[in-house]
Amino acid sequence: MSHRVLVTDKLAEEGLAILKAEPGVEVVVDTKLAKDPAALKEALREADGIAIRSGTQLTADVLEGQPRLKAIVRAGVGVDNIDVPAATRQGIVVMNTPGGNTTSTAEHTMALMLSLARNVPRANDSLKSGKWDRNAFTGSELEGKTLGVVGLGRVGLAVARRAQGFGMTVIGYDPLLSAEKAQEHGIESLRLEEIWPRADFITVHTPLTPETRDIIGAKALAAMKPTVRIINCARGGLVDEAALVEALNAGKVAGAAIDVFDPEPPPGDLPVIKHPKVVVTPHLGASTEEAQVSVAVEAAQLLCNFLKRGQVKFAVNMPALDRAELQDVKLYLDMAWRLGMLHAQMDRGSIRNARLIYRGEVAAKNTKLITASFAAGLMESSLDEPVNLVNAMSLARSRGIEIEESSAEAPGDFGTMVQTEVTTERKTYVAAGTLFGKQFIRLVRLGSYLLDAHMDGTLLVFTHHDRPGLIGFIGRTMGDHGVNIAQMNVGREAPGGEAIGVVNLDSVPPPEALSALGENPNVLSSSVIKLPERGALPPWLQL
Ligand SMILES: NC(=O)c1ccc[n+]([C@@H]2O[C@H](COP(=O)([O-])OP(=O)(O)OC[C@H]3O[C@@H](n4cnc5c(N)ncnc54)[C@H](O)[C@@H]3O)[C@@H](O)[C@H]2O)c1
Ligand SMILES: O=C(O)[C@H](O)COP(=O)(O)O
Repeated sequence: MSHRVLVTDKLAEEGLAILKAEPGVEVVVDTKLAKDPAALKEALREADGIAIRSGTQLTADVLEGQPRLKAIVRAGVGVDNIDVPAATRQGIVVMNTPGGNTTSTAEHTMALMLSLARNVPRANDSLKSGKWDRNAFTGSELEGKTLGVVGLGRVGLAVARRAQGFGMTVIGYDPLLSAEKAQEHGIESLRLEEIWPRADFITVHTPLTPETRDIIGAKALAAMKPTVRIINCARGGLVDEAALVEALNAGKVAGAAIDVFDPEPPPGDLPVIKHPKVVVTPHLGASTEEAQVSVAVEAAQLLCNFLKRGQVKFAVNMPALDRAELQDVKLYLDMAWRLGMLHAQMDRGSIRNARLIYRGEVAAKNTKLITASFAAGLMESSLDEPVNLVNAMSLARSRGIEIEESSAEAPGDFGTMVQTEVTTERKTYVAAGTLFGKQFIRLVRLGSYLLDAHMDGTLLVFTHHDRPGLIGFIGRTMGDHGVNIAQMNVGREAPGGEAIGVVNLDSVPPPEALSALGENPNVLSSSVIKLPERGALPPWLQL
């Protein structure tokens, strides 16, 4: 089967070459689509994957109704040009290449910091315009100054290291970096309000989120030293540009350097771009030969590995999954999917929540994926849209179904077991599966009864009073209606008490057969559950 991959932003040739060399992958490069959402939407209908940078906007509208699209790869870090929740809802995996442009971006940040400190762009313009003015551009050294870093992730820490090399004192803030860890990097961790008055230079390296938008706004600017220089090489919108221009004009900020804008491209007459104390570049943080080769190669490999080999790495909307791991959990994914489908067909009210308990060997595996597979099985028959490992959990959440999991590595009754409990408005249903001989999936518990039933094809599940001749009656009734029994399993708590039977049938019994069962006072309930045949896998496991 051929996989079509669209490339709609400029990607280094080295990455395109990997895509073109992959057997069974057809590459369509069309950068004009980045500027034409309607044409992009149309082209995506025929694509299995897309590779982009920051120039292509994958909005909810563009991603809506794209049954063929399976993967989006961002050759770079920021995924703010992709509506990730919309992609997740559609079951599309979104991956990025997080480390490939860190060095380039950190170096560009240093370039901007030095340009600001030494007035390089203005001095350059002056000299090129024929002047020889050595007095107008007296700068400031970095050594001995304090740099405030907001966001101490990959780029923030890389900038901190370089600044320390210049003899700067680095202070910073990141909600995900403890003061102890920051200390290990030689950084004093402080609250933002403590950073503003102490820093001579401030650089931001966070994603743009509702919390970080305008993180450097009028209030923060008012608390800074009048000699402060501000750098934004992360995302447009982190610095309130109107407030910045005001502070520059009022002499409350010495200068700023900005690489990123919101939106991009910005209007050419934007006051912050025109301002003489502001150094600007058109989103060049990642624009080096090295970074572009690195992110393009990585993006191409991510796409090929996903489309051809089912490998998931650096996904922002699902857990990582490599080929070996997939093989390792494939049977569990299959089992959990079947358990989900089984619950979906129980005679029940609407689902409130579900719980998975992993015991023994399975507890050491990637249980998040197994839980997602269960969620897919639980919901797929009720939903029109395709359900897969990417969107199953978010679809469940969006319908108010909480699915939680717990693990215990110590084995219980079985060396490995996945127990599933689904609570509806009526009661909690329990079903558990195990692997027999490491390759056969078995249903080993239904409610409080232990059994050993196959989990494929047509199942007749009946509860009954444990009486002599009852099993013969079931067999006869099925036979009278031309239904052959492949396997039969009975679980009971005590002889003569209530019991459960699971019968694997070769065909679906007609309604009259079930009515006939119901006429026997010792049969308490009966239902037919349809599961896929043995070895039939969901589309997302057919790799
Ligand atoms: N200009 C460019 O071309 C360019 C290139 C690469 C990355 N970027 C951008 O730079 C930013 C950082 O990239 P990265 O690779 O270091 O990402 P990263 O995920 O490694 O680091 C981001 C850090 O920001 C922190 N953070 C989040 N909210 C915060 C808050 N309210 N206050 C302080 N810190 C907060 C996170 O905890 C995280 O550690 C991203 O926005 C990315 O898109 C821009
Ligand atoms: O988030 C990123 O990786 C950077 O902003 C780089 O964006 P670009 O790939 O469009 O240069």
